[in-house]
Amino acid sequence: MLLKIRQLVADNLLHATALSFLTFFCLIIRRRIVAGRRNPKGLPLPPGPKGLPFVGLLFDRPVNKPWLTYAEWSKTYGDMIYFEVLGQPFLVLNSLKRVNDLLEKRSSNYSDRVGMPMALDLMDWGFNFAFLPYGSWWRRHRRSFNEHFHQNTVHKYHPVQSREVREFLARLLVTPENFMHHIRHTFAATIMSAAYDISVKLSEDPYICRAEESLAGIAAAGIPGTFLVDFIPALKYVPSWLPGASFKRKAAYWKKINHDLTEIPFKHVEDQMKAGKASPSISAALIEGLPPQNDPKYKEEREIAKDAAAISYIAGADTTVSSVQSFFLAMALYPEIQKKAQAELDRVVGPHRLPDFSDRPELPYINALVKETSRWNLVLPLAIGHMVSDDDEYDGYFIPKGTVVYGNACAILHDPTVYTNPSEYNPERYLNPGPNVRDPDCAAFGFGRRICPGRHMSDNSLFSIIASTLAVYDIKPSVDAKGNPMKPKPEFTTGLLTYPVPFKCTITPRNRAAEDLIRESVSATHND
Ligand code: HEM
Repeated sequence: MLLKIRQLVADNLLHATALSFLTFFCLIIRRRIVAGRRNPKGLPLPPGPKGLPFVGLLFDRPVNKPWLTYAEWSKTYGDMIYFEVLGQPFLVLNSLKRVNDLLEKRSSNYSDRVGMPMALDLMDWGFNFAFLPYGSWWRRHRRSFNEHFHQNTVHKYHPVQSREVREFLARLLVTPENFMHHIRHTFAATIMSAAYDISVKLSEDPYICRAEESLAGIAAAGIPGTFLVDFIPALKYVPSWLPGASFKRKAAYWKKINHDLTEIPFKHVEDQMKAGKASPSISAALIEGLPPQNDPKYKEEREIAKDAAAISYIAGADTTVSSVQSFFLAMALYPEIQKKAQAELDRVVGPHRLPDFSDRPELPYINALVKETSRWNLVLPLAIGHMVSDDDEYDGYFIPKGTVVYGNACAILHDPTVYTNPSEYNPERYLNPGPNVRDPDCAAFGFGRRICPGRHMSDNSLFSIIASTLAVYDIKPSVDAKGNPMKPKPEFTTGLLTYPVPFKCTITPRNRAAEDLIRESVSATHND
């Protein structure tokens, strides 16, 4: 009997899958016919590889560091490349001109996001407005977030940023070999403190573990198409007990994590406020701005506030961590640059204190290091795809509604005609700039209406950790058993977010006075 039931389910599943694929191919054909009707002038699509009928580039789409292949394709197709995968149109923009023309100047049409039934509908990732469709719900989230992260307000976080950097310097004294972990902890602690005034534990902290688990979920589901339900949204209605519906069970698990991630720390602040014990934090300010509980808008406004606080960790921690890890790698590889940066710090700040934000205008070399760190390894080399809301005509080409557009930040910021020897880490390119050299901010943080709203906070974090670390530490390649330096390789991972491949380096205080300064600075923070 059991066998018969199993056989029946398996047969039905086979039929359902076959039917799904058939429906899917019909949809592709229908989409083509409709797109043809919407293009009465018969304009061509932008140039690009054609791939196979129906499936397009399904089997030839670059998956390992695709931004490099897309940049390479420019030699054949130009700086704007169109292709399709299973009927989904993609457009890659490999130059600043194209990005400015479409993602900036036409941003009202180029700011949507691709539908992600798995991540958004099933896993409840909508709390992260980076993935929300362009519209009023996204706008309300972004506005609420911006109030706490715009350029003129991020100075509020200087004290917590300085404090956590001093803790970081002190941890490096004890376990310098764990620098990768210390970097990660520093940003987790900074953001949790700014967002909720919560102090996190050095390891196994429940808030951080939950956030890491949530990020693991989006790493799995964040690339649209990883799950079949992203292509066939109707699958989201299949019951989760059905064989083959494991994606529903996974989604339910992550949905719970996301609920706890946003709700638990926010509720903690609400409770602290009710007890009159809350200290200032982003959440506390957001809660104070909420309408009264009996107001019909209260529920929605509370949800937006809760999401805005949670996203600062989710969007902010990993990205800045990647940049700081790249900085340590660069220092181990470029000792001359490190020496020049330290000479500037010695001249401007001197040996008796750590650098502060007020020193920043007097530290052009350090500021150039911050810029070059953002450019050298792009944290999000293709940013996040922007989706076109309505059919468009551009430069004689037809761009269909629903096209996912990638600004290729890597192609733009590693263009050898603009940045000489682009794979070299060279901050001096900004100090004596040639006619072309551009600030990496033009592409490193995305584009148009979706540009990263956390970039000012991140810039401050980078400055603080770079300046303070170089003031008191030397970063060198580690040595082998015979004492020979083992230069790490400048290698980076692939994915939506990229990191340096784990590497080793030796981190030692520059001298006895620097060591004393680290201890004094951290004990001064504890006494504050
Ligand atoms: C090195 C650090 C960072 C880099 C390289 C970075 C880069 C980016 C990029 C490329 C995007 C996509 C933009 C687009 O779609 O065109 C983005 C979006 C976003 N970033 Fe960042 N980011 C960083 C740090 C942060 C921090 C510290 C926060 C928060 C405190 C943050 C919050 C966000 C949010 C909320 C979005 C979504 C914006 C939207 O869709 O409207 N980021 N970031």
